[in-house]
Amino acid sequence: HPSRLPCGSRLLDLSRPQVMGILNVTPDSFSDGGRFTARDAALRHAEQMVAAGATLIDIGGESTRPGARSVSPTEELERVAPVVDAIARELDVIISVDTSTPAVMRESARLGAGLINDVRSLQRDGALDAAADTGLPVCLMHMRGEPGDMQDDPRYPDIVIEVRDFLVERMAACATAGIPAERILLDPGFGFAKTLEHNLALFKRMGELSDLGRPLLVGVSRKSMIGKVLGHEVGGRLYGSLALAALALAKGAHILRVHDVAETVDVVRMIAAVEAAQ
Ligand SMILES: Cn1cnc2c(O)nc(N)nc21
Repeated sequence: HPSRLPCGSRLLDLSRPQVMGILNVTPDSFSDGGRFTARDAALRHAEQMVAAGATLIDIGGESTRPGARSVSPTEELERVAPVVDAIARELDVIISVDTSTPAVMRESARLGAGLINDVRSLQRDGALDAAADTGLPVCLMHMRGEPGDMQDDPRYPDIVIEVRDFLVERMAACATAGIPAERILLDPGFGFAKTLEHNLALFKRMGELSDLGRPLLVGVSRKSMIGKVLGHEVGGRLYGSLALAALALAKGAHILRVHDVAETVDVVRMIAAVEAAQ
């Protein structure tokens, strides 16, 4: 795949790993719980993450953690649009919009977003057309069901085949809608409709998804798979998150979606230093 991915007016350098900072503008996000609902606070947080080395900022107006309740499109747009607008005006960074809602995709693209990050892989009515019309690259992610019920006893014969077949099917749907493979990023969807065992097996075999020929985006930062293994609450999952960040890079991930940007950038830089040696 190309080493430079056009993201609206900006280019994403996929010849080296990139860090995507998480900016939740939702009152119930599992990790920032309402701290960043104010537009200015969100802008300051984004500024800090860019200063720490994030080259993408993922803005989400609807929490997708297990059990999260859904948000109306209007409410989601009211949360997201002002923040996309402010960051597009103030910061030199690629804005990823974390949404499944067509209207939010369209408005965010108009305001300057450079990437669509849809945990539902454009399955909502009108999402494929909206994403196609924006001309932006799209991240497709594996999930079955909805955040409200996805953790109710998910079962698969083989989680890696499940994820790969799902992503292949969604890529085909994208191609039919006019979104070419060159504009697709793929994501295993850690923590979505998966048991701890599913998440660990999928992480171990993540390399098998690389033969789909598209860049991989990985999001495990502070997630329950870390909490379940280490027995730590959200605030105590940094070290586990960094361990998995390093392992994801070793397994071929291109973009890491994280809360702790500065710490993760240090992991990326150390690995880059080793890779650059003779
Ligand atoms: C919004 N969101 C939460 N977790 C995520 C993950 O692992 N990947 C992507 N693409 N988005 C996520």
